Amino acid sequence: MSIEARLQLQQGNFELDVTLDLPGSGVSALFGRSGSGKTTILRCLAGLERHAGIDLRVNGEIWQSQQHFVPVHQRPLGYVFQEASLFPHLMVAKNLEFGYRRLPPAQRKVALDETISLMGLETLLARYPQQLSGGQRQRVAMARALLTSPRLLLMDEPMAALDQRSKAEILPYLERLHQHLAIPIIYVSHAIHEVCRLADYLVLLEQGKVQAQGPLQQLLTQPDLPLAQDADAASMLLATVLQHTADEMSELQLPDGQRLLISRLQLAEGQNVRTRILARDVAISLVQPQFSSVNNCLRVELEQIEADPHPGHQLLLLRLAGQPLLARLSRRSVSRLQLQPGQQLFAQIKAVALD
Ligand SMILES: Nc1ncnc2c1ncn2[C@@H]1O[C@H](COP(=O)(O)OP(=O)(O)OP(=O)(O)O)[C@@H](O)[C@H]1O
Repeated sequence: MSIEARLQLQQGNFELDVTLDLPGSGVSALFGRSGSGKTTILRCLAGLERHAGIDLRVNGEIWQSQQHFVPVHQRPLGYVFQEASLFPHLMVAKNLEFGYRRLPPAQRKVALDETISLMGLETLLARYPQQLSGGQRQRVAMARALLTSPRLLLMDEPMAALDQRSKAEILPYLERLHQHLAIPIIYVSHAIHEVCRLADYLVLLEQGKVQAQGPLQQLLTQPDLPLAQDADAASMLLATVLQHTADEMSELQLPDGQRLLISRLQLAEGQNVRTRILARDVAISLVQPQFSSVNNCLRVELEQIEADPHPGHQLLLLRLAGQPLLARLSRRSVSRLQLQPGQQLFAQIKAVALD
């Protein structure tokens, strides 16, 4: 199962020239600056661009080639835009039914009630779109897209038009979508913390070209890529909620059994969780410190020491419980501790620095 695309086209002065090989499940994020070609790629996938240079195959099925073109309305996909385009004269329930009833029952793969509950819309069904907040409107738009039983869901910065509060409100629904549905999602964003929460696979775009593509954890921490070179470089760790403590902390378990303390999360025990760690919030110690305020002291292996854009800093690529972890240290600390690839070390991470 995969999405293979070879997209070459010219739009005014802009040239798109990309080869994509995206997994057929999970969330793939297209990430890049404004004008790097993210929306143009979605338009190609949706069948809104008809050019000779487009070859597209979704899970083995040809959607577009020199000889073949599946038109927009025959592509089984859902499209969620920056601004929800709901029918203003129809209540939420009718907006949802619109997509749902278009398909004959035998072709429906997504249930109406289940989708309403997944997107938390139970209490909004009798409202009109103008009676909803921006975040609520986007949840309806997502549910409506899902109810067409798409085989591919395209999302073009679905949170871009929302304020911080609405973004925080809608993110858990997007996470639920990701966890509960098998439909592959292609998610456009230029907010890396959003990508860290949602994506499994990442495509980095720069002026119409692919700079790199691969699993999210790997691309975030690859020292020669711009994400690791950024002042806010961060790693993402996958863990499970082990327990909550009486003093308002949550204890997470990493795949190798090591534990990570974090400020209390509103998640059930046993639930999978992602945590983002800024490279500058990781300190290194040769031995396990005994008298430190830092709650987390984890066994890691040093894999690589690389240059940093700041001449006084260096980037360390570490391995923690089989996952990559980035640390930014001063050049002075690296030399004082005589750090070398292959060493077994301790990474200290303040619990309050994790989100
Ligand atoms: N119809 C068009 N005619 C000419 N140029 C176009 C057209 N549509 C888009 N472009 C140009 O193509 C380039 C890529 O645009 P695109 O919208 O794909 O970028 P993007 O990465 O999605 O940007 P943003 O994050 O701002 O939405 C831009 O330089 C844009 O000006």
